[in-house]
Amino acid sequence: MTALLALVLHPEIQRRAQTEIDRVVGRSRLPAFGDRASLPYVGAIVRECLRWHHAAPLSATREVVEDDVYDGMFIPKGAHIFPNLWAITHDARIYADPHDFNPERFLMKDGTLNSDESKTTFGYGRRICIGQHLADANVWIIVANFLAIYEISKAKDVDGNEIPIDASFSSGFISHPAPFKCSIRPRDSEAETLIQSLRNSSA
Ligand code: HEM
Repeated sequence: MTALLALVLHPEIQRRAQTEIDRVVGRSRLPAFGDRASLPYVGAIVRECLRWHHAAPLSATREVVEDDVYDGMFIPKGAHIFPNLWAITHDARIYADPHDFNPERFLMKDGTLNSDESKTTFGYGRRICIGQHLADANVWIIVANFLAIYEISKAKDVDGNEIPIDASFSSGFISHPAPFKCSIRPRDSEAETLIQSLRNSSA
């Protein structure tokens, strides 16, 4: 949902990713995991989605096992600590203009991916998310396949005016974008042909 929200707000990012997919994958099949290394811009979009908005912004609580002092603050044994993952990936010293959705921050000058794999979103230490690889692969394949065949844009009202999107998120332990109206259509006739052939082959 976060990826769809980011893409509808940034049509230019959609176009650039689609150009990359068309060049690497072509128009007669969907992207597969074997294409992942050759699609750095799509990879950068996925990393930026995981950075820009966390599904679990405050991670999972830890209980302090002994009295401790951190940065001048006394933390008593038994206190519950929330690791603020959201603050880490919105630190402007590390991510310039952190509230902007900008996949470029994960790319080197030559267009390849940098070493920041955006893993903070999965927590850290011994209790890091056990599903991180499954989650990362799922988000990648969904975003890559979606971009290959669909275009997402703002929905229009009965007068043909675009319906604005209020990019807000639910609060709580798990967070996701608030519902928003959008239009999802096949990109063009080639995309329609591919969708049809996929339908026929699965029938
Ligand atoms: C984008 C999707 C996901 C995000 C952002 C996410 C994030 C997190 C975070 C922040 C934690 C707490 C880590 C910590 O305490 O340091 C966590 C724990 C966990 N996650 Fe995920 N997760 C995702 C998907 C999944 C999936 C797909 C699975 C299972 C297939 C999964 C299973 C778990 C489990 C079992 C834990 C508890 C691990 C433990 O306490 O030892 N997660 N996740």
